[in-house]
Amino acid sequence: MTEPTPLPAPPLAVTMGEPAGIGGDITLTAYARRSGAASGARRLPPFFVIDSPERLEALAARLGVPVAVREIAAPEEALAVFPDALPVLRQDVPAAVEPGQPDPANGPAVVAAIERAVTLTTEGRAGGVVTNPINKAVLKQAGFRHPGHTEFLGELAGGATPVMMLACPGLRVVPVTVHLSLREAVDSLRRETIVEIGRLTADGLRRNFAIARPRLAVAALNPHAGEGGVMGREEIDIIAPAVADLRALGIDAFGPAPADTLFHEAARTRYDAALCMTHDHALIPLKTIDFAGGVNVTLGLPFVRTSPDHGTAFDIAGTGAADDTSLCAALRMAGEMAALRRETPA
Ligand SMILES: NC(=O)C1=CN([C@@H]2O[C@H](COP(=O)(O)OP(=O)(O)OC[C@H]3O[C@@H](n4cnc5c(N)ncnc54)[C@H](O)[C@@H]3O)[C@@H](O)[C@H]2O)C=CC1
Ligand SMILES: NCC(=O)COP(=O)(O)O
Repeated sequence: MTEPTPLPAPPLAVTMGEPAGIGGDITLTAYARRSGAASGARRLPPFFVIDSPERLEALAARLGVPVAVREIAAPEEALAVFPDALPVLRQDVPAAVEPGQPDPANGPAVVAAIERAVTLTTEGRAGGVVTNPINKAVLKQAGFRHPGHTEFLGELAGGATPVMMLACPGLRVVPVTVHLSLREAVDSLRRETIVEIGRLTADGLRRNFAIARPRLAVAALNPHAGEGGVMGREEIDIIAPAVADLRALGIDAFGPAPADTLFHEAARTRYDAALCMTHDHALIPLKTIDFAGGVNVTLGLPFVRTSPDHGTAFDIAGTGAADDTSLCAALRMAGEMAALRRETPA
């Protein structure tokens, strides 16, 4: 008896992001090098974008990117269209889009694209969600009440605790506190939060990256890990107890490790992910080492979500200067994560 032919993997759902930002630019140029042949890179997994077909066509003409855009009525059409044209599931934007000049009137369309991508992925009609950057200040003006995608996706997933992780070859970082002022981040630091984020990070590394026994470095908050309490007590009162809790859960964690010596080349070989207490402690090393190739991935969700590591870059939107390397890395990582989840369901 012959084996049944496996069904092809569903296409990834890419959101429009803030339409005045570089999301459209990098989606078009990434699609143009989907085969990987011209750039020498690996090919991209098939995807469709939730956006306005007319605005993407106009943007392709403005940028001089030779990409055909084709509207699809359902994600199931994307695999057949993808070799010849960029498949676009229609999401109209009510206000005219001028690169670099955001209009909060388009906020509801930006949010709807994210919601639709999540719904399609949850239904199994898309393989994962790949988000283009949103502008948090513009969306706030439009009434969006979440600090970013990460928190919104947690809510769309029914109240899951979402964990932001940024990854590039050779480094993964997780900020324990995310979209808060530095003062609020320090004030909000809790032993239980570090333990929960550490536990979800270890789970996420097993499930999405096939790391059987993840090693976690837990970075200090203060200079010299507080120098025995002389430069702050958070290490003694909060972080060291959290590391002990993680170890008691069977997780291979060490720390609090002085943050300034945690990211040089040799140090990076000692862990699979570094938990950092604030956003910039985590993201500065990663974006310094590999801004172009970094990927933002959300762990702790029942579906796959990745994103480029950068923002809306209004200063270069519509100019052709935007580098799509991070989006391409996000697409490849989402494809690999989705494949792993299909092979070994939770
Ligand atoms: N996943 C998301 O939705 C993210 C959204 N953002 C949002 O983006 C907005 C702008 O944030 P910024 O801090 O200014 O960061 P940004 O990443 O948009 O820009 C910082 C600098 O990097 C450059 N840059 C960014 N991406 C680039 C690319 N692909 N190619 C070439 N140059 C690039 C920009 O031109 C700018 O000079 C904010 O509203 C922020 O919240 C930021 C990061 C991630
Ligand atoms: N700096 C990372 C960032 O802002 C990403 O936010 P999110 O929209 O992916 O939650």
